[in-house]
Amino acid sequence: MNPALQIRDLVLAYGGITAVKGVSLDVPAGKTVCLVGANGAGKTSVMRAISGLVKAKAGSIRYFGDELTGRHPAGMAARGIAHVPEGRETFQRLSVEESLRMGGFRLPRAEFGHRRDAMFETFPRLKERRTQLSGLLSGGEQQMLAMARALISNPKLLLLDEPSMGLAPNIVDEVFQVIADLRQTDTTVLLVEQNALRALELADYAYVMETGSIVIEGEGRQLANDPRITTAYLGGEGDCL
Ligand SMILES: Nc1ncnc2c1ncn2[C@@H]1O[C@H](COP(=O)(O)OP(=O)(O)OP(=O)(O)O)[C@@H](O)[C@H]1O
Repeated sequence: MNPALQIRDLVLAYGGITAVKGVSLDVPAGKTVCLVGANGAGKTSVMRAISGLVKAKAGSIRYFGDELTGRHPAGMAARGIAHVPEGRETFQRLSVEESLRMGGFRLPRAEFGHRRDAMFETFPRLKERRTQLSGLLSGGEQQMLAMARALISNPKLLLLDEPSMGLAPNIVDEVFQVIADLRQTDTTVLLVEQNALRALELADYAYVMETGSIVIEGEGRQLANDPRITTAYLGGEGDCL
Protein backbone atom coordinates (compact mmCIF):
# COMPACT_ATOMS: atom_id res chain seq x y z
CA MET A 1 0.00 0.00 0.00
CA ASN A 2 1.14 3.55 -0.72
CA PRO A 3 2.14 5.55 2.34
CA ALA A 4 -0.15 8.50 3.00
CA LEU A 5 2.81 10.74 2.41
CA GLN A 6 6.10 10.01 0.74
CA ILE A 7 8.54 12.91 0.46
CA ARG A 8 11.72 12.45 -1.52
CA ASP A 9 14.73 14.78 -1.82
CA LEU A 10 12.63 17.87 -1.14
CA VAL A 11 14.46 21.15 -1.62
CA LEU A 12 12.83 24.45 -0.59
CA ALA A 13 14.36 27.86 -0.98
CA TYR A 14 13.41 31.44 -0.16
CA GLY A 15 15.28 33.63 -2.61
CA GLY A 16 18.91 32.64 -2.24
CA ILE A 17 18.40 30.83 1.09
CA THR A 18 17.94 27.07 0.93
CA ALA A 19 15.78 26.28 3.95
CA VAL A 20 15.21 22.55 3.22
CA LYS A 21 18.09 20.64 1.68
CA GLY A 22 16.94 17.32 0.31
CA VAL A 23 14.51 15.97 2.91
CA SER A 24 13.00 12.48 2.49
CA LEU A 25 10.38 11.12 4.85
CA ASP A 26 7.43 8.72 4.95
CA VAL A 27 4.16 8.97 6.83
CA PRO A 28 2.35 5.61 6.75
CA ALA A 29 -1.44 5.75 6.50
CA GLY A 30 -3.15 5.96 9.87
CA LYS A 31 0.07 6.64 11.77
CA THR A 32 1.30 9.66 13.70
CA VAL A 33 4.70 10.93 12.63
CA CYS A 34 6.43 13.89 14.21
CA LEU A 35 9.02 16.28 12.94
CA VAL A 36 11.10 17.97 15.62
CA GLY A 37 14.16 20.20 15.61
CA ALA A 38 15.46 23.61 16.58
CA ASN A 39 13.91 26.89 15.50
CA GLY A 40 14.62 27.56 11.86
CA ALA A 41 15.40 23.90 11.04
CA GLY A 42 12.83 23.92 8.24
CA LYS A 43 9.91 22.02 9.81
CA THR A 44 7.21 24.60 9.01
CA SER A 45 8.55 24.94 5.48
CA VAL A 46 8.07 21.19 4.91
CA MET A 47 4.47 21.44 6.17
CA ARG A 48 3.78 24.44 3.96
CA ALA A 49 5.22 22.64 0.94
CA ILE A 50 2.86 19.69 1.51
CA SER A 51 -0.07 22.15 1.51
CA GLY A 52 1.19 23.85 -1.64
CA LEU A 53 1.95 27.10 0.18
CA VAL A 54 5.68 26.89 -0.64
CA LYS A 55 6.81 25.78 -4.07
CA ALA A 56 9.32 22.93 -4.17
CA LYS A 57 12.60 23.75 -5.87
CA ALA A 58 13.30 20.05 -6.33
CA GLY A 59 12.05 16.70 -5.14
CA SER A 60 8.65 15.09 -4.82
CA ILE A 61 5.76 14.94 -2.37
CA ARG A 62 3.47 11.99 -3.03
CA TYR A 63 0.12 11.69 -1.26
CA PHE A 64 -1.33 8.21 -1.58
CA GLY A 65 0.74 7.99 -4.75
CA ASP A 66 -0.32 11.33 -6.29
CA GLU A 67 2.27 14.02 -6.86
CA LEU A 68 1.42 17.15 -4.85
CA THR A 69 4.22 19.45 -5.93
CA GLY A 70 2.97 22.16 -8.25
CA ARG A 71 -0.62 21.75 -7.04
CA HIS A 72 -2.62 24.72 -5.80
CA PRO A 73 -3.24 24.97 -2.03
CA ALA A 74 -6.96 25.53 -2.63
CA GLY A 75 -7.35 21.95 -3.81
CA MET A 76 -5.85 20.34 -0.70
CA ALA A 77 -9.04 20.21 1.40
CA ALA A 78 -10.85 18.32 -1.37
CA ARG A 79 -8.01 15.79 -1.31
CA GLY A 80 -8.57 15.25 2.41
CA ILE A 81 -5.59 17.26 3.64
CA ALA A 82 -6.19 19.61 6.57
CA HIS A 83 -3.48 21.97 7.80
CA VAL A 84 -3.54 23.67 11.20
CA PRO A 85 -0.79 26.24 10.84
CA GLU A 86 1.51 27.60 13.49
CA GLY A 87 -0.26 30.53 15.16
CA ARG A 88 -3.66 28.93 14.48
CA GLU A 89 -5.18 31.62 12.21
CA THR A 90 -8.79 31.41 13.39
CA PHE A 91 -11.44 33.59 11.76
CA GLN A 92 -11.59 36.28 14.42
CA ARG A 93 -14.97 37.70 13.38
CA LEU A 94 -16.82 34.40 13.11
CA SER A 95 -18.43 32.60 16.01
CA VAL A 96 -17.25 29.14 17.02
CA GLU A 97 -20.22 27.57 15.27
CA GLU A 98 -19.70 29.62 12.08
CA SER A 99 -16.01 28.71 12.06
CA LEU A 100 -16.89 25.04 12.25
CA ARG A 101 -19.34 25.55 9.41
CA MET A 102 -16.43 26.96 7.33
CA GLY A 103 -14.34 23.89 8.13
CA GLY A 104 -17.18 21.56 7.22
CA PHE A 105 -18.59 23.44 4.24
CA ARG A 106 -18.25 20.39 2.02
CA LEU A 107 -20.38 18.24 4.29
CA PRO A 108 -24.10 17.70 3.68
CA ARG A 109 -26.22 19.46 6.31
CA ALA A 110 -27.10 16.36 8.35
CA GLU A 111 -23.53 15.14 8.34
CA PHE A 112 -22.30 18.56 9.35
CA GLY A 113 -24.54 18.45 12.44
CA HIS A 114 -23.25 15.01 13.32
CA ARG A 115 -19.59 15.98 12.88
CA ARG A 116 -20.08 19.27 14.76
CA ASP A 117 -21.54 17.35 17.71
CA ALA A 118 -18.56 14.99 17.59
CA MET A 119 -16.24 18.02 17.72
CA PHE A 120 -18.17 19.41 20.69
CA GLU A 121 -17.71 16.08 22.43
CA THR A 122 -13.96 16.16 21.78
CA PHE A 123 -13.70 19.84 22.74
CA PRO A 124 -16.43 20.55 25.34
CA ARG A 125 -15.18 24.12 25.86
CA LEU A 126 -16.12 24.90 22.29
CA LYS A 127 -19.67 23.76 22.93
CA GLU A 128 -19.93 26.13 25.89
CA ARG A 129 -18.67 28.95 23.66
CA ARG A 130 -20.43 28.05 20.43
CA THR A 131 -21.94 31.52 19.91
CA GLN A 132 -18.84 33.44 21.01
CA LEU A 133 -16.63 35.23 18.48
CA SER A 134 -13.43 33.30 17.78
CA GLY A 135 -11.36 36.43 18.35
CA LEU A 136 -12.54 36.56 21.96
CA LEU A 137 -11.48 33.00 22.80
CA SER A 138 -8.40 32.26 24.90
CA GLY A 139 -5.28 31.00 23.10
CA GLY A 140 -6.06 27.44 24.17
CA GLU A 141 -9.64 27.65 22.97
CA GLN A 142 -8.47 29.11 19.65
CA GLN A 143 -6.11 26.16 19.24
CA MET A 144 -8.95 23.77 19.96
CA LEU A 145 -11.13 25.60 17.44
CA ALA A 146 -8.39 25.46 14.80
CA MET A 147 -8.07 21.70 15.38
CA ALA A 148 -11.85 21.16 15.40
CA ARG A 149 -12.20 23.17 12.18
CA ALA A 150 -9.62 20.89 10.57
CA LEU A 151 -10.98 17.65 12.01
CA ILE A 152 -14.66 18.29 11.30
CA SER A 153 -14.18 17.30 7.66
CA ASN A 154 -12.66 13.98 8.75
CA PRO A 155 -9.37 14.56 6.89
CA LYS A 156 -7.23 11.69 5.68
CA LEU A 157 -4.09 13.66 6.51
CA LEU A 158 -3.83 16.21 9.31
CA LEU A 159 -0.85 18.56 9.35
CA LEU A 160 -0.45 20.04 12.84
CA ASP A 161 2.15 22.75 13.24
CA GLU A 162 3.19 23.48 16.83
CA PRO A 163 -0.25 22.96 18.38
CA SER A 164 1.00 23.40 21.96
CA MET A 165 2.83 26.66 21.34
CA GLY A 166 2.16 29.31 23.98
CA LEU A 167 -0.51 27.32 25.81
CA ALA A 168 -0.96 26.79 29.57
CA PRO A 169 0.19 23.34 30.78
CA ASN A 170 -3.34 22.00 31.41
CA ILE A 171 -4.39 23.03 27.90
CA VAL A 172 -1.24 21.45 26.47
CA ASP A 173 -2.34 18.21 28.17
CA GLU A 174 -5.75 18.45 26.51
CA VAL A 175 -4.24 19.12 23.09
CA PHE A 176 -1.87 16.15 23.41
CA GLN A 177 -4.75 13.95 24.55
CA VAL A 178 -6.69 14.81 21.39
CA ILE A 179 -3.62 13.97 19.27
CA ALA A 180 -3.15 10.70 21.16
CA ASP A 181 -6.84 9.85 20.60
CA LEU A 182 -6.41 10.42 16.86
CA ARG A 183 -4.15 7.36 16.87
CA GLN A 184 -7.29 5.26 17.40
CA THR A 185 -8.78 6.66 14.17
CA ASP A 186 -7.86 6.35 10.47
CA THR A 187 -6.52 9.90 10.36
CA THR A 188 -2.86 10.16 9.44
CA VAL A 189 -1.04 12.86 11.39
CA LEU A 190 2.15 14.77 10.66
CA LEU A 191 3.00 16.77 13.76
CA VAL A 192 5.58 19.51 14.18
CA GLU A 193 6.23 20.24 17.84
CA GLN A 194 8.53 22.36 19.94
CA ASN A 195 7.51 20.20 22.90
CA ALA A 196 9.63 17.47 21.36
CA LEU A 197 9.77 14.92 24.17
CA ARG A 198 5.99 14.77 24.50
CA ALA A 199 5.58 14.56 20.75
CA LEU A 200 8.12 11.73 20.53
CA GLU A 201 6.34 9.82 23.27
CA LEU A 202 3.12 9.66 21.30
CA ALA A 203 4.47 9.43 17.75
CA ASP A 204 4.78 6.12 15.93
CA TYR A 205 7.82 7.44 14.10
CA ALA A 206 9.83 10.64 14.21
CA TYR A 207 12.35 12.67 12.27
CA VAL A 208 14.74 15.22 13.74
CA MET A 209 15.66 18.14 11.50
CA GLU A 210 18.69 20.35 11.77
CA THR A 211 19.40 23.28 9.44
CA GLY A 212 17.31 21.95 6.58
CA SER A 213 18.23 18.26 6.78
CA ILE A 214 17.02 15.18 8.63
CA VAL A 215 19.75 14.10 11.01
CA ILE A 216 18.07 11.40 13.10
CA GLU A 217 15.01 9.21 12.59
CA GLY A 218 13.39 6.33 14.43
CA GLU A 219 10.43 5.14 16.43
CA GLY A 220 9.04 7.90 18.61
CA ARG A 221 9.46 6.20 21.99
CA GLN A 222 12.92 5.00 21.07
CA LEU A 223 14.02 8.53 20.19
CA ALA A 224 12.45 9.88 23.39
CA ASN A 225 15.05 7.77 25.24
CA ASP A 226 17.91 8.31 22.79
CA PRO A 227 20.89 10.02 24.45
CA ARG A 228 21.48 12.06 21.27
CA ILE A 229 18.04 13.58 21.83
CA THR A 230 17.94 13.70 25.60
CA THR A 231 21.32 15.49 25.88
CA ALA A 232 19.77 18.28 23.84
CA TYR A 233 17.50 18.85 26.85
CA LEU A 234 20.17 19.04 29.53
CA GLY A 235 20.39 22.31 31.36
CA GLY A 236 16.77 22.94 32.15
CA GLU A 237 13.15 22.30 31.58
CA GLY A 238 13.41 23.41 27.97
CA ASP A 239 11.64 21.15 25.55
CA CYS A 240 13.21 22.62 22.45
CA LEU A 241 15.99 20.85 20.68
N1 LIG B 1 8.83 33.36 3.98
C1 LIG B 1 10.14 33.23 4.23
N2 LIG B 1 11.05 34.01 3.64
C2 LIG B 1 12.37 33.89 3.86
N3 LIG B 1 12.90 32.96 4.69
C3 LIG B 1 12.05 32.15 5.31
C4 LIG B 1 10.62 32.23 5.13
N4 LIG B 1 10.04 31.26 5.88
C5 LIG B 1 11.04 30.63 6.51
N5 LIG B 1 12.25 31.15 6.18
C6 LIG B 1 13.56 30.69 6.63
O1 LIG B 1 13.65 29.30 6.36
C7 LIG B 1 14.29 28.61 7.44
C8 LIG B 1 13.38 27.52 7.95
O2 LIG B 1 12.25 28.12 8.59
P1 LIG B 1 11.02 27.27 9.12
O3 LIG B 1 9.99 28.21 9.67
O4 LIG B 1 10.61 26.30 8.11
O5 LIG B 1 11.69 26.49 10.33
P2 LIG B 1 11.07 25.78 11.58
O6 LIG B 1 11.90 24.59 11.85
O7 LIG B 1 9.62 25.57 11.39
O8 LIG B 1 11.30 26.85 12.72
P3 LIG B 1 10.31 27.40 13.85
O9 LIG B 1 10.25 26.33 14.87
O10 LIG B 1 11.05 28.63 14.33
O11 LIG B 1 9.02 27.72 13.18
C9 LIG B 1 14.63 29.67 8.46
O12 LIG B 1 15.97 30.06 8.25
C10 LIG B 1 13.69 30.80 8.14
O13 LIG B 1 14.26 32.04 8.51
